[in-house]
Amino acid sequence: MDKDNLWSKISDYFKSDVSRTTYSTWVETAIPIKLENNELIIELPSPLHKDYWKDKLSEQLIEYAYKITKKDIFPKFVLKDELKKSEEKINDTKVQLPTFMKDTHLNPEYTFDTFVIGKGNQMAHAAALVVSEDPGKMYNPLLLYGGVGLGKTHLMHAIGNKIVKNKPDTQIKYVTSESFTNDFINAIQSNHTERFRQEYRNVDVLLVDDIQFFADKDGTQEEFFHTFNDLYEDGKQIVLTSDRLPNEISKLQDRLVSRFAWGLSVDITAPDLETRIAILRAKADSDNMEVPVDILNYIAGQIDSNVRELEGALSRVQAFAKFKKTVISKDLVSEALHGLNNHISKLNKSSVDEIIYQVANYFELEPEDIKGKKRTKAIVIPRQIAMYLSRKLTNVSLPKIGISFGGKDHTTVIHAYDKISVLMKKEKAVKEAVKELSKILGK
Ligand SMILES: Nc1ncnc2c1ncn2[C@@H]1O[C@H](COP(=O)(O)OP(=O)(O)OP(=O)(O)O)[C@@H](O)[C@H]1O
Repeated sequence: MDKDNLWSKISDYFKSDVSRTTYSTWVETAIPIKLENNELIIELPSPLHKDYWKDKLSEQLIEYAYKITKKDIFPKFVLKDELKKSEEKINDTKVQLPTFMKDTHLNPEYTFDTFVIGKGNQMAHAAALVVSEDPGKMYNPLLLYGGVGLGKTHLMHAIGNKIVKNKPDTQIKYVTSESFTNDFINAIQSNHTERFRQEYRNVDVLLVDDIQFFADKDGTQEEFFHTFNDLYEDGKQIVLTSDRLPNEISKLQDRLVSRFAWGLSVDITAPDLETRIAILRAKADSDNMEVPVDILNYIAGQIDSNVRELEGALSRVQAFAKFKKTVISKDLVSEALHGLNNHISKLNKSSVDEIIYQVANYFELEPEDIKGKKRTKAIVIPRQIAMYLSRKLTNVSLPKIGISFGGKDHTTVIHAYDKISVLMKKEKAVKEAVKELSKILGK
Protein backbone atom coordinates (compact mmCIF):
# COMPACT_ATOMS: atom_id res chain seq x y z
CA MET A 1 0.00 0.00 0.00
CA ASP A 2 1.39 3.40 -0.82
CA LYS A 3 1.45 6.39 1.51
CA ASP A 4 -1.47 8.19 -0.12
CA ASN A 5 -3.69 5.20 -0.06
CA LEU A 6 -2.85 4.54 3.57
CA TRP A 7 -3.30 8.18 4.48
CA SER A 8 -6.66 8.47 2.81
CA LYS A 9 -7.87 5.43 4.80
CA ILE A 10 -6.43 6.80 8.05
CA SER A 11 -8.10 10.15 7.37
CA ASP A 12 -11.42 8.38 6.86
CA TYR A 13 -11.09 6.80 10.31
CA PHE A 14 -10.30 10.16 11.87
CA LYS A 15 -13.18 11.76 10.05
CA SER A 16 -15.66 9.40 11.61
CA ASP A 17 -14.08 9.36 15.09
CA VAL A 18 -13.16 12.98 15.87
CA SER A 19 -15.07 16.25 15.79
CA ARG A 20 -15.29 18.29 12.61
CA THR A 21 -13.09 21.02 14.03
CA THR A 22 -10.44 18.59 15.17
CA TYR A 23 -10.48 16.99 11.76
CA SER A 24 -10.17 20.19 9.79
CA THR A 25 -7.62 21.79 12.12
CA TRP A 26 -5.24 18.93 12.70
CA VAL A 27 -5.90 16.10 10.27
CA GLU A 28 -6.67 17.93 7.06
CA THR A 29 -3.57 20.05 7.38
CA ALA A 30 -1.25 17.04 7.63
CA ILE A 31 0.48 15.74 4.50
CA PRO A 32 1.90 12.24 4.18
CA ILE A 33 5.39 12.48 2.74
CA LYS A 34 6.83 9.03 2.75
CA LEU A 35 6.05 5.52 3.89
CA GLU A 36 9.16 3.50 4.32
CA ASN A 37 9.49 0.23 6.19
CA ASN A 38 7.31 0.90 9.23
CA GLU A 39 7.63 4.67 9.36
CA LEU A 40 5.14 7.13 7.99
CA ILE A 41 6.59 10.61 7.66
CA ILE A 42 3.97 13.33 8.00
CA GLU A 43 4.49 16.97 7.29
CA LEU A 44 2.75 19.46 9.62
CA PRO A 45 2.36 23.21 9.27
CA SER A 46 3.52 24.36 12.72
CA PRO A 47 5.20 23.27 15.98
CA LEU A 48 1.79 23.52 17.64
CA HIS A 49 0.46 20.92 15.22
CA LYS A 50 3.41 18.72 16.01
CA ASP A 51 2.75 18.84 19.74
CA TYR A 52 -0.94 18.20 19.28
CA TRP A 53 -0.36 15.21 17.04
CA LYS A 54 2.21 13.72 19.40
CA ASP A 55 0.05 14.17 22.49
CA LYS A 56 -3.44 13.60 21.22
CA LEU A 57 -3.63 11.86 17.90
CA SER A 58 -0.62 9.66 17.31
CA GLU A 59 -1.89 6.65 19.24
CA GLN A 60 -5.10 6.71 17.29
CA LEU A 61 -3.10 6.95 14.10
CA ILE A 62 -0.99 3.91 14.99
CA GLU A 63 -4.14 1.97 15.76
CA TYR A 64 -5.82 2.92 12.49
CA ALA A 65 -2.69 2.09 10.51
CA TYR A 66 -2.62 -1.31 12.18
CA LYS A 67 -6.28 -1.93 11.37
CA ILE A 68 -5.62 -1.07 7.75
CA THR A 69 -2.30 -2.81 7.13
CA LYS A 70 -2.13 -5.34 9.97
CA LYS A 71 1.33 -3.93 10.61
CA ASP A 72 2.77 -1.58 13.21
CA ILE A 73 3.39 1.70 11.47
CA PHE A 74 4.78 4.61 13.45
CA PRO A 75 4.39 8.26 12.55
CA LYS A 76 7.26 10.69 12.34
CA PHE A 77 6.15 14.31 12.36
CA VAL A 78 8.19 16.91 10.55
CA LEU A 79 7.76 20.58 9.80
CA LYS A 80 8.18 21.92 6.31
CA ASP A 81 11.59 23.46 6.99
CA GLU A 82 12.74 20.40 8.84
CA LEU A 83 11.81 18.34 5.86
CA LYS A 84 14.95 19.05 3.93
CA LYS A 85 17.05 17.87 6.84
CA SER A 86 14.91 14.82 7.33
CA GLU A 87 15.13 14.04 3.65
CA GLU A 88 18.89 14.13 3.87
CA LYS A 89 18.66 11.76 6.78
CA ILE A 90 16.35 9.47 4.85
CA ASN A 91 18.75 9.52 1.93
CA ASP A 92 21.62 8.70 4.26
CA THR A 93 19.77 5.72 5.62
CA LYS A 94 18.89 4.71 2.10
CA VAL A 95 22.51 4.37 1.17
CA GLN A 96 23.05 1.93 3.98
CA LEU A 97 19.95 -0.12 3.29
CA PRO A 98 20.17 -3.07 0.96
CA THR A 99 18.01 -2.40 -2.08
CA PHE A 100 15.49 -5.10 -1.28
CA MET A 101 14.44 -3.06 1.73
CA LYS A 102 13.99 0.10 -0.28
CA ASP A 103 10.57 1.29 -1.20
CA THR A 104 10.32 -0.41 -4.60
CA HIS A 105 6.81 -1.77 -3.98
CA LEU A 106 7.83 -5.03 -5.60
CA ASN A 107 6.03 -8.19 -4.58
CA PRO A 108 8.81 -10.66 -3.70
CA GLU A 109 6.59 -13.58 -4.66
CA TYR A 110 6.25 -12.49 -8.27
CA THR A 111 9.48 -13.89 -9.69
CA PHE A 112 10.52 -15.75 -12.83
CA ASP A 113 10.86 -18.87 -10.70
CA THR A 114 7.19 -18.81 -9.76
CA PHE A 115 6.02 -17.97 -13.29
CA VAL A 116 4.81 -20.94 -15.31
CA ILE A 117 5.65 -20.68 -19.00
CA GLY A 118 3.08 -21.74 -21.58
CA LYS A 119 2.06 -21.02 -25.15
CA GLY A 120 0.17 -17.82 -24.34
CA ASN A 121 2.96 -16.15 -22.39
CA GLN A 122 6.26 -17.56 -23.65
CA MET A 123 7.13 -14.55 -25.80
CA ALA A 124 6.31 -12.14 -23.02
CA HIS A 125 8.33 -14.23 -20.59
CA ALA A 126 11.34 -14.32 -22.92
CA ALA A 127 11.24 -10.56 -23.51
CA ALA A 128 10.90 -9.89 -19.79
CA LEU A 129 13.88 -12.11 -19.09
CA VAL A 130 16.03 -10.27 -21.65
CA VAL A 131 15.10 -6.92 -20.12
CA SER A 132 15.84 -8.13 -16.60
CA GLU A 133 19.29 -9.31 -17.64
CA ASP A 134 20.29 -6.15 -19.43
CA PRO A 135 17.95 -3.31 -18.55
CA GLY A 136 17.83 -0.27 -20.82
CA LYS A 137 19.47 -2.04 -23.73
CA MET A 138 17.36 -4.31 -25.92
CA TYR A 139 13.68 -3.54 -25.57
CA ASN A 140 12.92 -0.08 -24.32
CA PRO A 141 10.17 0.39 -23.44
CA LEU A 142 8.89 -3.14 -23.01
CA LEU A 143 5.11 -3.22 -23.13
CA LEU A 144 3.23 -6.28 -21.94
CA TYR A 145 -0.41 -6.29 -22.90
CA GLY A 146 -3.37 -8.65 -22.66
CA GLY A 147 -6.56 -9.48 -20.78
CA VAL A 148 -7.27 -9.43 -17.09
CA GLY A 149 -5.42 -11.75 -14.72
CA LEU A 150 -3.03 -13.28 -17.24
CA GLY A 151 0.26 -12.48 -15.50
CA LYS A 152 1.31 -9.05 -16.79
CA THR A 153 1.88 -7.64 -13.32
CA HIS A 154 3.60 -10.84 -12.23
CA LEU A 155 6.11 -10.60 -15.08
CA MET A 156 6.67 -6.92 -14.46
CA HIS A 157 7.56 -7.57 -10.82
CA ALA A 158 9.70 -10.52 -11.88
CA ILE A 159 11.77 -8.13 -14.00
CA GLY A 160 12.19 -5.79 -11.04
CA ASN A 161 13.01 -8.57 -8.59
CA LYS A 162 15.59 -10.10 -10.89
CA ILE A 163 17.32 -6.76 -11.50
CA VAL A 164 17.50 -6.08 -7.77
CA LYS A 165 18.92 -9.53 -7.21
CA ASN A 166 21.57 -9.12 -9.89
CA LYS A 167 22.43 -5.54 -9.03
CA PRO A 168 21.22 -4.50 -5.60
CA ASP A 169 22.11 -0.84 -6.17
CA THR A 170 19.63 -0.38 -9.00
CA GLN A 171 16.95 2.16 -8.26
CA ILE A 172 13.63 0.61 -9.23
CA LYS A 173 10.20 2.10 -8.99
CA TYR A 174 6.99 0.17 -9.52
CA VAL A 175 3.71 2.09 -9.70
CA THR A 176 0.29 1.67 -11.16
CA SER A 177 -0.75 4.43 -13.53
CA GLU A 178 -3.31 5.40 -10.90
CA SER A 179 -0.63 5.87 -8.22
CA PHE A 180 1.42 7.92 -10.67
CA THR A 181 -1.63 10.10 -11.28
CA ASN A 182 -2.37 10.45 -7.56
CA ASP A 183 1.25 11.25 -6.72
CA PHE A 184 1.26 13.87 -9.42
CA ILE A 185 -1.98 15.50 -8.26
CA ASN A 186 -0.81 15.50 -4.64
CA ALA A 187 2.50 16.99 -5.69
CA ILE A 188 0.74 19.83 -7.43
CA GLN A 189 -1.61 20.43 -4.54
CA SER A 190 1.17 20.48 -1.98
CA ASN A 191 3.63 22.37 -4.15
CA HIS A 192 6.02 19.47 -4.29
CA THR A 193 6.28 18.94 -8.02
CA GLU A 194 10.07 19.17 -7.92
CA ARG A 195 10.25 16.35 -5.38
CA PHE A 196 7.80 14.34 -7.49
CA ARG A 197 10.00 14.77 -10.54
CA GLN A 198 13.10 13.74 -8.64
CA GLU A 199 11.35 10.70 -7.33
CA TYR A 200 10.31 9.55 -10.79
CA ARG A 201 13.19 10.71 -12.91
CA ASN A 202 16.07 9.55 -10.74
CA VAL A 203 15.39 5.86 -11.14
CA ASP A 204 17.14 3.25 -13.26
CA VAL A 205 14.04 1.23 -13.94
CA LEU A 206 10.48 2.50 -13.99
CA LEU A 207 7.67 -0.05 -14.03
CA VAL A 208 4.19 1.35 -14.72
CA ASP A 209 1.22 -1.01 -14.48
CA ASP A 210 -2.09 -0.62 -16.32
CA ILE A 211 -1.32 2.40 -18.48
CA GLN A 212 -4.83 2.24 -19.96
CA PHE A 213 -5.89 4.31 -16.96
CA PHE A 214 -3.88 7.26 -18.28
CA ALA A 215 -6.65 7.68 -20.85
CA ASP A 216 -8.41 11.00 -20.61
CA LYS A 217 -5.96 12.46 -18.05
CA ASP A 218 -4.21 15.07 -20.11
CA GLY A 219 -2.16 16.70 -17.34
CA THR A 220 -0.85 13.36 -16.14
CA GLN A 221 -0.07 12.28 -19.70
CA GLU A 222 1.93 15.45 -20.19
CA GLU A 223 3.93 14.78 -17.03
CA PHE A 224 4.43 11.14 -17.94
CA PHE A 225 5.59 12.17 -21.40
CA HIS A 226 8.42 14.20 -19.85
CA THR A 227 9.24 11.49 -17.32
CA PHE A 228 9.43 9.00 -20.18
CA ASN A 229 11.67 11.23 -22.27
CA ASP A 230 14.08 11.94 -19.43
CA LEU A 231 14.46 8.30 -18.54
CA TYR A 232 14.64 7.13 -22.13
CA GLU A 233 17.32 9.64 -23.05
CA ASP A 234 19.38 8.51 -20.08
CA GLY A 235 19.11 4.89 -21.20
CA LYS A 236 16.94 3.90 -18.25
CA GLN A 237 14.59 0.96 -18.64
CA ILE A 238 10.85 1.50 -18.84
CA VAL A 239 8.37 -1.37 -18.60
CA LEU A 240 4.65 -0.85 -19.11
CA THR A 241 1.57 -3.04 -18.95
CA SER A 242 -1.81 -2.45 -20.48
CA ASP A 243 -4.99 -4.36 -21.19
CA ARG A 244 -4.68 -3.45 -24.87
CA LEU A 245 -2.30 -1.92 -27.39
CA PRO A 246 -1.69 1.80 -26.80
CA ASN A 247 -3.17 2.76 -30.18
CA GLU A 248 -6.41 1.14 -29.01
CA ILE A 249 -6.56 3.25 -25.85
CA SER A 250 -8.86 6.08 -26.69
CA LYS A 251 -7.80 9.49 -25.44
CA LEU A 252 -4.15 8.54 -25.12
CA GLN A 253 -2.07 11.27 -26.75
CA ASP A 254 -0.45 10.30 -30.06
CA ARG A 255 3.01 11.27 -28.87
CA LEU A 256 2.73 8.74 -26.03
CA VAL A 257 1.30 6.08 -28.33
CA SER A 258 4.24 6.52 -30.68
CA ARG A 259 6.81 6.45 -27.87
CA PHE A 260 5.32 3.31 -26.37
CA ALA A 261 5.80 1.66 -29.75
CA TRP A 262 9.54 2.46 -29.85
CA GLY A 263 10.48 -0.69 -28.01
CA LEU A 264 8.77 -4.04 -28.02
CA SER A 265 5.09 -4.82 -27.41
CA VAL A 266 4.21 -8.42 -26.59
CA ASP A 267 0.83 -9.82 -25.76
CA ILE A 268 -0.15 -12.47 -23.24
CA THR A 269 -3.12 -14.64 -24.08
CA ALA A 270 -5.19 -17.01 -21.96
CA PRO A 271 -3.35 -20.19 -20.90
CA ASP A 272 -4.13 -23.48 -22.63
CA LEU A 273 -5.12 -26.56 -20.65
CA GLU A 274 -1.57 -27.84 -20.11
CA THR A 275 -0.43 -24.49 -18.79
CA ARG A 276 -3.45 -24.23 -16.54
CA ILE A 277 -2.65 -27.62 -15.04
CA ALA A 278 1.00 -26.65 -14.58
CA ILE A 279 0.00 -23.40 -12.86
CA LEU A 280 -2.35 -25.25 -10.50
CA ARG A 281 0.31 -27.81 -9.72
CA ALA A 282 2.84 -25.07 -8.93
CA LYS A 283 0.37 -23.28 -6.71
CA ALA A 284 -0.62 -26.45 -4.86
CA ASP A 285 3.07 -27.25 -4.30
CA SER A 286 3.87 -23.80 -3.01
CA ASP A 287 0.93 -23.98 -0.60
CA ASN A 288 1.98 -27.48 0.49
CA MET A 289 -1.36 -28.83 -0.64
CA GLU A 290 -1.65 -32.42 -1.65
CA VAL A 291 -4.02 -32.53 -4.56
CA PRO A 292 -4.28 -35.61 -6.80
CA VAL A 293 -3.34 -35.03 -10.44
CA ASP A 294 -6.80 -35.94 -11.74
CA ILE A 295 -8.32 -33.29 -9.50
CA LEU A 296 -5.94 -30.63 -10.78
CA ASN A 297 -6.82 -31.65 -14.33
CA TYR A 298 -10.48 -31.44 -13.47
CA ILE A 299 -10.23 -27.91 -12.02
CA ALA A 300 -8.12 -26.76 -14.98
CA GLY A 301 -10.83 -28.09 -17.27
CA GLN A 302 -13.48 -26.12 -15.44
CA ILE A 303 -11.80 -22.73 -15.36
CA ASP A 304 -10.51 -21.55 -18.69
CA SER A 305 -10.72 -17.80 -18.37
CA ASN A 306 -7.78 -16.39 -16.49
CA VAL A 307 -5.09 -17.32 -14.02
CA ARG A 308 -6.47 -15.23 -11.20
CA GLU A 309 -9.74 -17.15 -11.36
CA LEU A 310 -7.85 -20.39 -11.63
CA GLU A 311 -5.91 -19.63 -8.46
CA GLY A 312 -9.15 -18.47 -6.81
CA ALA A 313 -10.80 -21.78 -7.68
CA LEU A 314 -8.00 -23.78 -6.08
CA SER A 315 -8.15 -21.65 -2.94
CA ARG A 316 -11.89 -22.15 -2.82
CA VAL A 317 -11.50 -25.90 -3.08
CA GLN A 318 -8.86 -25.78 -0.37
CA ALA A 319 -11.15 -23.74 1.89
CA PHE A 320 -14.04 -26.13 1.29
CA ALA A 321 -11.92 -29.15 2.18
CA LYS A 322 -10.76 -27.45 5.37
CA PHE A 323 -14.24 -26.37 6.33
CA LYS A 324 -15.75 -29.79 5.68
CA LYS A 325 -12.73 -31.55 7.18
CA THR A 326 -12.54 -33.90 4.24
CA VAL A 327 -10.08 -34.86 1.53
CA ILE A 328 -10.27 -33.18 -1.87
CA SER A 329 -12.39 -35.30 -4.20
CA LYS A 330 -14.11 -34.59 -7.51
CA ASP A 331 -17.43 -34.26 -5.69
CA LEU A 332 -15.98 -31.70 -3.34
CA VAL A 333 -14.53 -29.74 -6.26
CA SER A 334 -17.89 -29.78 -8.05
CA GLU A 335 -19.57 -28.50 -4.94
CA ALA A 336 -16.96 -25.81 -4.35
CA LEU A 337 -17.04 -24.63 -7.91
CA HIS A 338 -20.74 -25.04 -8.41
CA GLY A 339 -21.51 -21.33 -8.53
CA LEU A 340 -18.42 -20.70 -10.61
CA ASN A 341 -18.42 -23.39 -13.24
CA ASN A 342 -21.90 -22.55 -14.39
CA HIS A 343 -20.56 -19.42 -15.93
CA ILE A 344 -16.81 -19.41 -16.16
CA SER A 345 -16.47 -22.71 -17.97
CA LYS A 346 -19.41 -22.10 -20.20
CA LEU A 347 -18.46 -18.62 -21.18
CA ASN A 348 -15.80 -19.52 -23.65
CA LYS A 349 -15.62 -19.34 -27.38
CA SER A 350 -19.18 -20.37 -28.17
CA SER A 351 -20.62 -17.99 -25.61
CA VAL A 352 -20.64 -14.73 -27.51
CA ASP A 353 -23.67 -16.04 -29.37
CA GLU A 354 -25.34 -16.85 -26.07
CA ILE A 355 -24.63 -13.34 -24.83
CA ILE A 356 -26.07 -11.83 -28.01
CA TYR A 357 -29.15 -14.02 -27.63
CA GLN A 358 -29.70 -13.12 -23.95
CA VAL A 359 -29.13 -9.39 -24.51
CA ALA A 360 -31.58 -9.36 -27.44
CA ASN A 361 -34.11 -11.21 -25.31
CA TYR A 362 -33.67 -8.80 -22.42
CA PHE A 363 -34.28 -5.74 -24.60
CA GLU A 364 -37.01 -7.45 -26.62
CA LEU A 365 -34.98 -7.32 -29.81
CA GLU A 366 -33.86 -9.95 -32.29
CA PRO A 367 -30.25 -11.26 -32.23
CA GLU A 368 -30.03 -9.99 -35.82
CA ASP A 369 -30.63 -6.43 -34.55
CA ILE A 370 -27.70 -6.78 -32.18
CA LYS A 371 -25.47 -8.09 -34.96
CA GLY A 372 -26.74 -5.65 -37.54
CA LYS A 373 -25.81 -2.12 -38.50
CA LYS A 374 -28.87 -0.08 -37.44
CA ARG A 375 -27.80 2.94 -35.39
CA THR A 376 -30.96 3.83 -33.46
CA LYS A 377 -30.36 4.35 -29.75
CA ALA A 378 -32.74 1.51 -28.85
CA ILE A 379 -30.39 -0.87 -30.65
CA VAL A 380 -26.97 0.74 -30.25
CA ILE A 381 -26.90 0.62 -26.44
CA PRO A 382 -27.99 -3.06 -26.24
CA ARG A 383 -25.40 -3.89 -28.93
CA GLN A 384 -22.70 -2.13 -26.93
CA ILE A 385 -23.81 -3.87 -23.75
CA ALA A 386 -23.53 -7.22 -25.55
CA MET A 387 -20.03 -6.32 -26.72
CA TYR A 388 -19.13 -5.17 -23.21
CA LEU A 389 -20.32 -8.46 -21.71
CA SER A 390 -18.56 -10.48 -24.39
CA ARG A 391 -15.29 -8.79 -23.56
CA LYS A 392 -15.80 -8.95 -19.83
CA LEU A 393 -17.15 -12.47 -19.44
CA THR A 394 -15.36 -14.48 -22.11
CA ASN A 395 -11.79 -15.06 -23.13
CA VAL A 396 -12.61 -14.63 -26.79
CA SER A 397 -10.22 -12.29 -28.59
CA LEU A 398 -11.42 -8.84 -29.62
CA PRO A 399 -11.27 -9.52 -33.38
CA LYS A 400 -13.31 -12.71 -32.89
CA ILE A 401 -15.90 -10.87 -30.83
CA GLY A 402 -16.12 -8.32 -33.66
CA ILE A 403 -16.72 -11.12 -36.16
CA SER A 404 -19.56 -12.56 -34.04
CA PHE A 405 -21.22 -9.14 -34.17
CA GLY A 406 -21.66 -9.28 -37.91
CA GLY A 407 -18.05 -8.65 -38.88
CA LYS A 408 -17.32 -5.50 -36.89
CA ASP A 409 -13.84 -4.20 -36.31
CA HIS A 410 -12.16 -4.95 -32.96
CA THR A 411 -11.84 -1.22 -32.26
CA THR A 412 -15.64 -1.05 -32.28
CA VAL A 413 -15.66 -3.62 -29.48
CA ILE A 414 -13.12 -1.62 -27.48
CA HIS A 415 -15.12 1.54 -28.02
CA ALA A 416 -18.30 -0.21 -26.85
CA TYR A 417 -16.51 -1.53 -23.77
CA ASP A 418 -15.23 1.92 -22.81
CA LYS A 419 -18.58 3.53 -23.52
CA ILE A 420 -20.54 1.10 -21.36
CA SER A 421 -17.96 1.32 -18.55
CA VAL A 422 -18.60 5.07 -18.45
CA LEU A 423 -22.38 4.82 -18.90
CA MET A 424 -22.65 2.35 -16.03
CA LYS A 425 -21.40 5.06 -13.72
CA LYS A 426 -23.80 7.65 -15.09
CA GLU A 427 -26.97 5.82 -15.99
CA LYS A 428 -28.71 3.59 -13.52
CA ALA A 429 -30.65 1.74 -16.22
CA VAL A 430 -27.45 0.68 -17.98
CA LYS A 431 -25.89 -0.47 -14.72
CA GLU A 432 -29.03 -2.44 -13.88
CA ALA A 433 -29.15 -4.06 -17.32
CA VAL A 434 -25.52 -5.16 -17.10
CA LYS A 435 -26.07 -6.51 -13.60
CA GLU A 436 -29.23 -8.38 -14.54
CA LEU A 437 -27.72 -9.81 -17.69
CA SER A 438 -24.58 -10.90 -15.85
CA LYS A 439 -26.87 -12.78 -13.47
CA ILE A 440 -28.80 -14.35 -16.33
CA LEU A 441 -25.50 -15.42 -17.83
CA GLY A 442 -24.51 -16.92 -14.49
CA LYS A 443 -21.88 -14.35 -13.60
N1 LIG B 1 2.09 -17.97 -15.86
C1 LIG B 1 1.82 -17.81 -14.57
N2 LIG B 1 2.41 -18.59 -13.65
C2 LIG B 1 2.11 -18.46 -12.34
N3 LIG B 1 1.23 -17.57 -11.84
C3 LIG B 1 0.62 -16.77 -12.72
C4 LIG B 1 0.87 -16.84 -14.12
N4 LIG B 1 0.11 -15.94 -14.74
C5 LIG B 1 -0.58 -15.31 -13.78
N5 LIG B 1 -0.28 -15.81 -12.57
C6 LIG B 1 -0.86 -15.40 -11.28
O1 LIG B 1 -2.20 -14.98 -11.53
C7 LIG B 1 -2.53 -13.85 -10.74
C8 LIG B 1 -2.96 -12.71 -11.65
O2 LIG B 1 -1.83 -12.28 -12.41
P1 LIG B 1 -1.47 -10.73 -12.63
O3 LIG B 1 -1.94 -9.90 -11.49
O4 LIG B 1 -0.05 -10.64 -12.99
O5 LIG B 1 -2.40 -10.45 -13.89
P2 LIG B 1 -2.53 -9.15 -14.79
O6 LIG B 1 -2.40 -9.64 -16.18
O7 LIG B 1 -1.58 -8.10 -14.34
O8 LIG B 1 -4.03 -8.73 -14.51
P3 LIG B 1 -4.72 -7.27 -14.43
O9 LIG B 1 -4.95 -6.86 -15.83
O10 LIG B 1 -5.97 -7.55 -13.68
O11 LIG B 1 -3.79 -6.35 -13.69
C9 LIG B 1 -1.30 -13.53 -9.91
O12 LIG B 1 -1.45 -14.11 -8.66
C10 LIG B 1 -0.17 -14.20 -10.68
O13 LIG B 1 0.89 -14.59 -9.83
